[in-house]
Amino acid sequence: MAGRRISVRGTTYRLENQIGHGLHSLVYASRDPRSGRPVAIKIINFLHGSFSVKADTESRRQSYWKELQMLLYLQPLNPYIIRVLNHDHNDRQGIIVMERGETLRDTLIEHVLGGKPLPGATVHLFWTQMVEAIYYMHQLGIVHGDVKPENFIQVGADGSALRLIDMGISFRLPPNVTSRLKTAAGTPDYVSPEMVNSRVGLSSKSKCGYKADIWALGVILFEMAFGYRPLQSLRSNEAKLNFLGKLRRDISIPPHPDKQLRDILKRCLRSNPRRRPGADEVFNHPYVSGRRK
Ligand SMILES: Nc1ncnc2c1ncn2[C@@H]1O[C@H](COP(=O)(O)OP(=O)(O)OP(=O)(O)O)[C@@H](O)[C@H]1O
Repeated sequence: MAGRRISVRGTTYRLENQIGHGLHSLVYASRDPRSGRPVAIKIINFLHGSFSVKADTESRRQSYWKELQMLLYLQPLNPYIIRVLNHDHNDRQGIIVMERGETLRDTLIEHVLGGKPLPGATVHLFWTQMVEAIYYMHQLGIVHGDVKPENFIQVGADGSALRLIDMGISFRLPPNVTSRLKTAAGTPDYVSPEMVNSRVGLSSKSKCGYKADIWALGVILFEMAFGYRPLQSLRSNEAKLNFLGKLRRDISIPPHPDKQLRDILKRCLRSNPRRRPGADEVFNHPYVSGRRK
């Protein structure tokens, strides 16, 4: 597809290289033809292979609409959500044109592979934005459900501003409800213990709620602060899920020179979700609020 031109509501974009993919989507780099601004174009294929299977096509179409609506709803309410610049659909595919940046995963790879933590000021700059992004979502009763460095995009001239992508499995909770059963998703490195513990029989459904997003934020803070993930030494996904399923005590946090960072990290990684803080408590913790401009 690279090199091809694609028309989205009257604007023609030239697809450059592929920069990502999901289960049913491909993401390409492109530029806005008027401003020259870098954009990412996510194309969700509604058709199943070379022929259309009606139910599958319908569910892909629904998830495109669900993600697009969630993104459009959140645009004016949350400054940390990726900006949608254009969108369109036809019988075969749905298209979302958004601002483009580098995923935070790419930045972390350099550090995690080298076993070196990010500088303290960078950790703080990134993590406080992630907390705000999730705080605004939770305030609106929405769980992101797949918080991980791949889903934060660094935008702006120096890449210091973060934007959250991939609302594909985000969901709304009614007032006074804190979690619901969801088909399990996400890499075990960021999955919370309660999600593993609440697996229902042989089905892949498990309990996912606000506190699962907080656990994932804790794992990212750990990763940025220490240069490795808490479960990194466990090689296989099975070993990680097994470990989380049996976790009864809180995981130990290595010493860190920033006491406030270590304190909020300990809280976010409490194995019992009831003892883990909500987004408002994290948002108001001195590590986050104390240095807010
Ligand atoms: N705005 C963007 N800027 C830069 N890269 C992006 C952008 N949006 C998506 N990507 C890249 O494309 C990948 C897939 O995008 P996204 O997570 O939205 O797709 P998905 O179909 O929901 O994926 P999954 O099946 O993993 O949930 C991302 O991990 C990222 O590498």
